[in-house]
Amino acid sequence: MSSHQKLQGYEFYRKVLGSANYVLAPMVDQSEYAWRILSRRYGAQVCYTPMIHAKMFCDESNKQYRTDVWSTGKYDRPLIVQFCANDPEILLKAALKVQAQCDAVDLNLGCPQHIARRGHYGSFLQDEWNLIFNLINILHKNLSIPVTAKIRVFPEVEKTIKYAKMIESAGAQLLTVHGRVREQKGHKTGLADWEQIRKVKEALKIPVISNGNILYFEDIQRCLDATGADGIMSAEGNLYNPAIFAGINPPVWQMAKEYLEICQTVPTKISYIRGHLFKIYRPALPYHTDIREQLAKVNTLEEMFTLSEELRKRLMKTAEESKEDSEIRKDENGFKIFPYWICQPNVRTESGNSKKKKEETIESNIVPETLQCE
Ligand SMILES: Cc1cc2nc3c(=O)[nH]c(=O)nc-3n(C[C@H](O)[C@H](O)[C@H](O)COP(=O)(O)O)c2cc1C
Repeated sequence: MSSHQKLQGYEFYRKVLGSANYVLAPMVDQSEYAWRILSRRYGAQVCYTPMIHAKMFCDESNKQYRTDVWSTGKYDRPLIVQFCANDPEILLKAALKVQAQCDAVDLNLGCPQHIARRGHYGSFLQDEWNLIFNLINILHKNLSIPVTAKIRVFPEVEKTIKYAKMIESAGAQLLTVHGRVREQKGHKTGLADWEQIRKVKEALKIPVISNGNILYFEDIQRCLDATGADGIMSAEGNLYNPAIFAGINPPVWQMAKEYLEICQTVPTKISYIRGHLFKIYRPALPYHTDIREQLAKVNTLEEMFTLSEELRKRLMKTAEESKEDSEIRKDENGFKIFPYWICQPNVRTESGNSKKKKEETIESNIVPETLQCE
């Protein structure tokens, strides 16, 4: 039992989260405050912060970390703050520091990266059910707001269902299910299993958010129908097209400019901004390699504006000249072909590889692997 009177399950989902269908995923270095402002403007109904390392967050000698990962504002709601942790007391201490400024605290049980293995958190806890129970339960009992969790699936659906039920019984009031197993990362990413998500949703009483396989706006309804989930969460789809939830694919220069303008009002780390611009501009950069190289080097917001303005001029000129040709077609696999100045998903092949491997090299060098948490 919780010692606090608080809304639970569907009551929480309806009254606090507004029965949200469109959820912005937690993304290390990428779902920061400025990005959340942009994503909400284009339809995100609930946003997650990037994963915050509970122990580092509580470390009084590391104020820089706290400033880097945690910043919010009056209109940044509904907001769910995500932590990774392996010590219930430390998790509670970290969560208490943010509970007045958010609507729920989430436990990351999905991160499959090496850093999570070394740090003993994320998906590397998924075989320690007692520990997971305690991590969730301590927040359920002691926070004034609900606790939620984000998991990956197991290869066996029956095990995933048992796992999800255990998390529910620990006090989680909402569960996000990323329909991939722990090994599905990098070049092995592949497809998420919506059928597993459907079975988990059927088995639980709390709201379930489905995560994985959302490239286009149309995929959202397909996913809701296939899984019966209450909402869907998007990470990469949103990064490449921040307007995905609004059902539009705007020109890349428009999204970049709006984002940079938000960064003028909300202090944002240059490395985060750079990461976003690389993703928004991704389809256009192979055609403007000089801009790509400069984007990797510039270090101020002002320089990013200047670079973006130069790219905007070039792209608008091309768009103007090829006006008749801007109709959206589909390739042999049914993927839409957008002109390269339009925000569009980073389509991966069956094996999980990006179609345009070469162009990605610079971008992936920008965000250190150790910080990623896909
Ligand atoms: C850049 C990036 C950072 C991520 N960081 C986190 C994170 O902090 N916490 C988390 O639970 N998942 C993280 N993920 C995983 C996503 O939340 C999501 O589960 C995964 O990308 C699948 O969703 P998608 O198909 O919409 O991309 C990250 C993904 C990306 C692309």
